[in-house]
Amino acid sequence: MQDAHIFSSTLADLAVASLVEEVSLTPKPGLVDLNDQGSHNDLDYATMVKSANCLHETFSKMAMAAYGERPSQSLREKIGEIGREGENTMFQVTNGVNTHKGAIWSLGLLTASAAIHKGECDELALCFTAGEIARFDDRYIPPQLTNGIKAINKYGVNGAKVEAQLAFPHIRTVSMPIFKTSLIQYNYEVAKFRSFLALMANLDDTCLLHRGGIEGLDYAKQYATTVLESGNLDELESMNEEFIWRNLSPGGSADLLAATIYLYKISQMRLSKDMELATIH
Ligand SMILES: CC(C)(COP(=O)(O)OP(=O)(O)OC[C@H]1O[C@@H](n2cnc3c(N)ncnc32)[C@H](O)[C@@H]1O)[C@@H](O)C(=O)NCCC(=O)NCCS
Ligand SMILES: Nc1ncnc2c1ncn2[C@@H]1O[C@H](COP(=O)(O)OP(=O)(O)OP(=O)(O)O)[C@@H](O)[C@H]1O
Repeated sequence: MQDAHIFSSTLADLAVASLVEEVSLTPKPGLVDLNDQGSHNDLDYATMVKSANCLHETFSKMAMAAYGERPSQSLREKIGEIGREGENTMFQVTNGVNTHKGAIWSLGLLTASAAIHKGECDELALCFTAGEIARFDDRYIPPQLTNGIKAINKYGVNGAKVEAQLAFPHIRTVSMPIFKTSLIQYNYEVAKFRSFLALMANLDDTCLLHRGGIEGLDYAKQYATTVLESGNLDELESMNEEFIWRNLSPGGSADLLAATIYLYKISQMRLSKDMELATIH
């Protein structure tokens, strides 16, 4: 019988590590990475890492609230409250800059889902349960006109909320399959780059829409498709320059890449536990 506190803290370790791996993947077009700030004048690598670390308690609390529970409106509202608290902590640490709002949402729901299942299910089930939680109404979300909502209203796309409510289709059908095949064909680093490019080639990212309109989104999708098909990852350097020049930032793809890495880490934890049990018996 695993201890809920230890399990929750381990999940939070993995969530934070996934966020650090995402920001450390270099070069990424328009995003903060080890080389530069991308299209974010108010952000840098150190702030991103500080922000990721300050969210450990948020993810741990979400896992504790969900451990062994079932998806419900009450759980959704608890997770929402912890998430908003996490957003406040993040804004204190970053002096008001949005570093990980989308990530708190996506990785937070996946954390709650993993805690519901006590880590004993695959990536698909984790996405579906996260979607179930996201579909409950949270009566306490303060009314706000976010950049995401403005883009959703103007361009009629699904944003971060619907992506989660549909059980993360871009993770299930785009990034996770390409991550797994690239791990076999290439290596872990290339798997992350290819998953990220595949997300960018397909996702209606409201960060891109907010900054570059429909032209910006189409430009990013097309460029990512070309690089993915050519397989030439050296092109990412020029892509970064072009994105900075156009002030584009694929923040939604970055969040879903972190979520993909997180799901992979959870599955590795489960597999190593199964192997341990098999050795004992
Ligand atoms: C649903 C959320 C993400 C708000 O999203 P909204 O579309 O209103 O826009 P906002 O521009 O503030 O943030 C969206 C972020 O999601 C990411 N994103 C953008 N597009 C996508 C996409 N298609 N799919 C997934 N993520 C995306 C980006 O990082 C972006 O910055 C969430 O923060 C929320 O519900 N906030 C309310 C407060 C709350 O309850 N928070 C805690 C919930 S756990
Ligand atoms: N490496 C990264 N660099 C920059 N943003 C990232 C990175 N990883 C994830 N993101 C996501 O991108 C979002 C920040 O994007 P952006 O700054 O465009 O958002 P905004 O605050 O809505 O808009 P703006 O800064 O244009 O007013 C965050 O929600 C965060 O989750």
